[in-house]
Amino acid sequence: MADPAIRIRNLVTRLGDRTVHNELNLDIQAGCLTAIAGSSGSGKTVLLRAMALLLQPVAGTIELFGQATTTLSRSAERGLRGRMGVMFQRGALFTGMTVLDNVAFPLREHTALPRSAVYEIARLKLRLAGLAPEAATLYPSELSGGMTKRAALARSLALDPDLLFLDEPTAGLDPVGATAFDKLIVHLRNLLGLTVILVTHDPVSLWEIADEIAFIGAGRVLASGPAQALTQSLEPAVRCYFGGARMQRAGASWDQK
Ligand SMILES: Nc1ncnc2c1ncn2[C@@H]1O[C@H](COP(=O)(O)OP(=O)(O)OP(=O)(O)O)[C@@H](O)[C@H]1O
Repeated sequence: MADPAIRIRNLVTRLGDRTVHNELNLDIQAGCLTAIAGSSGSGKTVLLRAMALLLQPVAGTIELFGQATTTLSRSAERGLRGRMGVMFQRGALFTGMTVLDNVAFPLREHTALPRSAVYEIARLKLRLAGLAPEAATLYPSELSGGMTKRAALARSLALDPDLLFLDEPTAGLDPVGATAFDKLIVHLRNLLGLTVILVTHDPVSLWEIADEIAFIGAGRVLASGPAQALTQSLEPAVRCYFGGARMQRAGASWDQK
């Protein structure tokens, strides 16, 4: 099998006096759509932040595309950052900038492209994320929740990443909007050949779009595999999670397809 896009070994993370991950191991295959699941507070977002170089582990290694991230030179780190896009749970758009300027921002920071090219690319990313051209001149406060997610997605795609990290992308969306967003993620993964890592509680996303699920509990990966395999897990916490009514309904609907 090819080397994984992300290889995590014996990861330990700590925040305040709480050890969030303790000897966590995980491989994420290139081109896969991997969901990080687990109960609230289990450390999904913290894991995503560690993979995205936004949080320094206490111990262990994270390799991205075969590069150990704990020993990176500044230029290697900058290079890796340019290969990843991150969409935060609440969008984290700059409130004083229009949507177009938000999407253009990473291009202005990380490339020497002329202004006209920056804005042409930013408009293209808005279209890729499914936003109408009219949204470009709006400010974040003028966007609906779904539009905010799409604007944040467009910004995370600005630098043509290989790795896309999404923190609860469908949280707060109505069911129709959530399904549309799930489809968009799959479409973009297929179109752009992305490796996608998404943190989610959404049973439909877990069943319908995740190739693999890494289930986090007790500071490590308790089980990994597609949703159907996790329903058979011998880990009580995983069985309990997948045995819940909402998860079972999503599984039954997936079964009927
Ligand atoms: N900045 C911080 N300072 C201190 N503790 C933190 C910080 N961020 C997260 N934590 C703690 O780390 C643990 C894991 O948090 P994390 O946000 O990763 O959980 P999660 O699995 O994503 O939860 P949820 O599903 O509710 O979003 C929690 O106990 C949380 O309180």
